[in-house]
Amino acid sequence: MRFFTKIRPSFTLPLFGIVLLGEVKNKDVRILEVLGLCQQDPVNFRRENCSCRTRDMLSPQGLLYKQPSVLKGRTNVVTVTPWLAPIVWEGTFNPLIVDSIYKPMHLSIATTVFAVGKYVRFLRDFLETAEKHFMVDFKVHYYIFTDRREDVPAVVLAPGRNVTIIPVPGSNRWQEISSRRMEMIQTAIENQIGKEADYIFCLDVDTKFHGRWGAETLSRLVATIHPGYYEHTHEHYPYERRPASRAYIPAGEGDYYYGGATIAGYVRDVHKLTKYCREQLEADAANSIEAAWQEESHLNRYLLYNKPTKILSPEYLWQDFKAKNNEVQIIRFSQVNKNYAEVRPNVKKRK
Ligand SMILES: CC(=O)N[C@H]1[C@@H](OP(=O)(O)OP(=O)(O)OC[C@H]2O[C@@H](n3ccc(=O)[nH]c3=O)[C@H](O)[C@@H]2O)O[C@H](CO)[C@H](O)[C@@H]1O
Ligand SMILES: [Mn+2]
Repeated sequence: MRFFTKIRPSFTLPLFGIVLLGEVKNKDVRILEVLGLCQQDPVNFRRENCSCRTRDMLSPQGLLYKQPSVLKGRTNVVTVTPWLAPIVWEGTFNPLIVDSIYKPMHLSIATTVFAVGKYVRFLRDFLETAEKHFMVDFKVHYYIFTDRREDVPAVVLAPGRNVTIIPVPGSNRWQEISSRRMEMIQTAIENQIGKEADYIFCLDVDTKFHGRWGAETLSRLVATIHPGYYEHTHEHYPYERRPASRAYIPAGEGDYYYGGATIAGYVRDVHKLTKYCREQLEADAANSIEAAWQEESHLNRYLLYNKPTKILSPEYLWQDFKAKNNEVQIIRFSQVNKNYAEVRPNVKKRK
């Protein structure tokens, strides 16, 4: 059955019959490929069967915890999307149960973070606070993409956690640095991460963790609601509105506005997403157009038509300048206040 998972979803139905009749042999897959009926995935993902393994939600016998209620729960926020994906808020999950299910899986978690140019200054706080709060007790491999290797701080990591530095070129446009993350993450997945990790998180570096960010955030395709727009309706979202851009979203359509600062999921699904965004960014560039919020605009279009399987509430993506409110009971991860003119290569200082 191994090859079943390597076949494009659109072709799984006709193949299902064959699979039921017996195991698809290597030769059969090649014949189907020649016939144009299926295509082997170009990336050699480390754990083809990760999705099968993680679907077994095994909970240990004898674990005692507060009984979940059918009637009482969060009432001042929505905790599920209309396509039945959970929206993760404090009070919607029990960390004890979540940890007891996911920790024994020995998952390997890749985490990408870009620190190009002056943004290298944010790395120390990012890493030090991640070690306190982010996927604690999990195997985490940080991939730091930077053009300033010598300025990467030495931070003590917990056992089982490590860092790889990936050299990348600098740029004199912050928009380009932010957007090119898509291409670089896609390539890193193909070269290395795909063989090493089960899940991947792609995070902004100008951030700090303040509270638990754990296995409750694991799912096939995970997006985070942008803290600036969660109280607004979609006509006020900063979607790309010019039909000339590949990121175009017509008026009247929309779910949530997702932040570009946190994308996560199975390595395979994040690979698909980054490849899509990279291709759309390149198509726009060829037409001399740049979407309103660069890769974030393409991400929002992708997620409108490829619904995420789990959504993180703004607890998982806050901004330090915003006051805490009733809905957000805990801030877990927040963008620090930054002096744009000081850290971005192409923002003029005010006179
Ligand atoms: C909260 C949130 O969702 N933030 C998004 C938002 O603005 P932000 O203001 O958060 O963008 P930003 O300046 O933090 O840039 C995004 C990321 O690119 C990297 N970087 C950027 C500039 C630079 O000179 N060096 C460098 O390393 C760094 O990892 C940074 O965290 O819109 C951007 C659109 O392009 C991205 O989608 C950001 O993720
Ligand atoms: Mn940022």
